[in-house]
Amino acid sequence: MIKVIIAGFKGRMGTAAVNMVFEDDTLALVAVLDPFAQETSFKGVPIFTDKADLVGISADVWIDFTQPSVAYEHTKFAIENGFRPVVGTTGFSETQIAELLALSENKQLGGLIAPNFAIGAVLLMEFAQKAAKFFPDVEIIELHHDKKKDAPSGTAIKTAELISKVRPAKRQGVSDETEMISGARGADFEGMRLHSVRLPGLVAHQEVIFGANGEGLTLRHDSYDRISFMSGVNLGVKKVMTLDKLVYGLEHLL
Ligand SMILES: NC(=O)C1=CN([C@@H]2O[C@H](COP(=O)(O)OP(=O)(O)OC[C@H]3O[C@@H](n4cnc5c(N)ncnc54)[C@H](O)[C@@H]3O)[C@@H](O)[C@H]2O)C=CC1
Ligand SMILES: O=C(O)C1=N[C@H](C(=O)O)C[C@H](O)C1
Repeated sequence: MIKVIIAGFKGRMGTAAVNMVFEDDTLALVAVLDPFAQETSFKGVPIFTDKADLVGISADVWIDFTQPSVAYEHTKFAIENGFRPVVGTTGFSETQIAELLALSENKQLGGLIAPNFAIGAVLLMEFAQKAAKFFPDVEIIELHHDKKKDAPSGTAIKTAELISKVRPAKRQGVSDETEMISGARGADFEGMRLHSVRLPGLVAHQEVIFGANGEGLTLRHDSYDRISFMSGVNLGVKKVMTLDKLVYGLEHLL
């Protein structure tokens, strides 16, 4: 039995993760964390409002779907206390990921930070990296629900990082381009442009648009429901038990 803590259990993703854990007989939910919780227990599971009170609890895995401002501190805390992190929360810098990887290696503890747990999104990123070898002109458009706190999305950043491994830095558009309204051309990642759309009704969607002489290629992934992320989270929880360091991206476990 794998004993699991869920941080952010009352949120949109936390709620889906709780259901996923309850539906799997090989997983046991032993604690949940949310600083804003008023109750002391949830479906028979103790609720914690301060992560410090989780020190010493017998648990194997720390699932985190909280918010970007605490993602790094939570992951560090989990590793330091022997809980294998399975983190979907976005907002890590490259430096933070490198630090957490080193810490996990030092502790010889498995873990996963995955900007997107949907298999289709992982495939989209892989296909985008492959296409970028042939189509260096590319723009990324991510579209999300209007409660999302961070922009661009973790998935868009990871996609740009993967593309930049095969695409030399290149500024797109004309050199004397002028933004008539600031931000019109989106965020700049090594000359690639990332655009963020926020609308009610959306869940999580991304297009990667490539252009070349006389042709175009558009890759698109849609998460219509948060259930789309749960098979990836379930896989992550089981695989981190066999790892001795943190990995960044679900693709490393597929
Ligand atoms: N990797 C992936 O596949 C996915 C990642 N996400 C990411 O997961 C994160 C959460 O997304 P949602 O569930 O939509 O947000 P949400 O706002 O619905 O839920 C976040 C929850 O975390 C709680 N929280 C805030 N600070 C906390 C703390 N210090 N300790 C414990 N709980 C805390 C909040 O009270 C809230 O209930 C975001 O960063 C989002 O980008 C979302 C969907 C998929
Ligand atoms: O906030 C969300 O909803 C999502 N966040 C992740 C991201 O920032 O990429 C994953 C997915 O896009 C949903």
